[in-house]
Amino acid sequence: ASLRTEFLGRQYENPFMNASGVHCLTIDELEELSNSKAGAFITKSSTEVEREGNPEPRYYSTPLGSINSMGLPNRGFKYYLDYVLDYQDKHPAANTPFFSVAGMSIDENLKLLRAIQDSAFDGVTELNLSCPNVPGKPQLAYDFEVTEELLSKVFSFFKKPLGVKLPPYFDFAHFDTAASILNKFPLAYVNCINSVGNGLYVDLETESVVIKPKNGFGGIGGEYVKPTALANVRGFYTRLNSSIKIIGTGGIRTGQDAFEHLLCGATMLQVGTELYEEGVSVFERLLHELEDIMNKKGYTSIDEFRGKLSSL
Ligand SMILES: C=Cc1c(C(=O)O)[nH]c(=O)[nH]c1=O
Repeated sequence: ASLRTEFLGRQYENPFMNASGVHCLTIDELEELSNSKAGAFITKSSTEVEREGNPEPRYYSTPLGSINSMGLPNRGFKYYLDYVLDYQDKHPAANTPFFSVAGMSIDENLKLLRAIQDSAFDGVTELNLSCPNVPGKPQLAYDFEVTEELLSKVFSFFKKPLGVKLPPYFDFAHFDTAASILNKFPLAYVNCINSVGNGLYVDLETESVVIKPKNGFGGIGGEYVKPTALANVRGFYTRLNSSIKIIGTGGIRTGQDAFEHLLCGATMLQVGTELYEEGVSVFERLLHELEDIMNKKGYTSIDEFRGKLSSL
C-alpha cells in the first residue's frame, strides 16, 4: 500500500505531520521533524513578539492523553519566518513547512498574515482560531461573528494557501453555522480539532490539579478526544465545499486511529500528544501500522477509502 498524499497541489510521501505546538518551538525541534519520517511539519503558532507563555507546570501526561496550558510560548513571528524562508532556500525540492499564526488580536493576525503575503514564503499557512490557554482570551472560533469578520479581512489581501485550526464543536447547529461561514471563503482547509478546551485533571494522591495556570484548567488531548475529533472531521467533511480539505487532528496514537480519521474524510493527519510522548519515531510506527491495516483490507491507496465512512 502507498501512503502518498496530494494536498493543495503538493505531493507528500505520507499524510502524517506534527500538530502545531508539539515538537516545533525551536529550530532544533523543527529540524528533527524535517529529518523524521513525517510527511510534512508545521511551526509553533507565533505571535508578533516572543512570548514566555504560562508558568510551569503547564503540561501533564496522563495514561489516556494530556492536559496543557502552555500559554502560547513562542520565539516570535520573525524567528519562524526566517526559518521557513531559509528552509525553502536549502531544500528547493522539498515541501516547505506549514506556518502557524496565532495573533493576540484581530489586528495582529492581519499584520502577521500581511507579512507572510508580502514575503517569499511559498508554503501553507495555518491561522489558529482556537487557542484555549491565553488567560482572558476566548477561543476565537467560538465567536462566529468575529470569525467571519476576521476571515473577510484576511481574504481581502491574503492570496496564498490558508487553512484554519478550529476548536471542537459539540452541536449540529454549530457545525451548520461554522460551515456556512467557512464556505464563504477560499479556504484551503480546516484543521479539526485543537485540544478540547478547559478540561480539568485531578491527582488523587495530592488531591490537587496537575498544572499551574488557570487553577489547573487546560486543553485536553489524546485518547480522550478521538470521538470528538472524528465527529468534527466528519461534520465538516460532509458540510464544506469539496475544495476545502480537512486536516484530522486529535487522538491519533495508532495506525487504526489514523485510518479512522481518513475514513471520516481527513487528508493530512496531525499528531500532538503521541508525538510529545514518543518523539519523532512515532511517525515511522504510525505509517507502518497504517500500511498494515490498508494491506489487510486490500487498499493500495488512501484515495480508495478516504471519506467513505458508511452510515447504517
Ligand atoms: C496556540 C496556543 C495553543 C496552546 C498553548 O500554547 O497553550 N495549547 C493548545 O492546546 N492549543 C493551542 O492552540
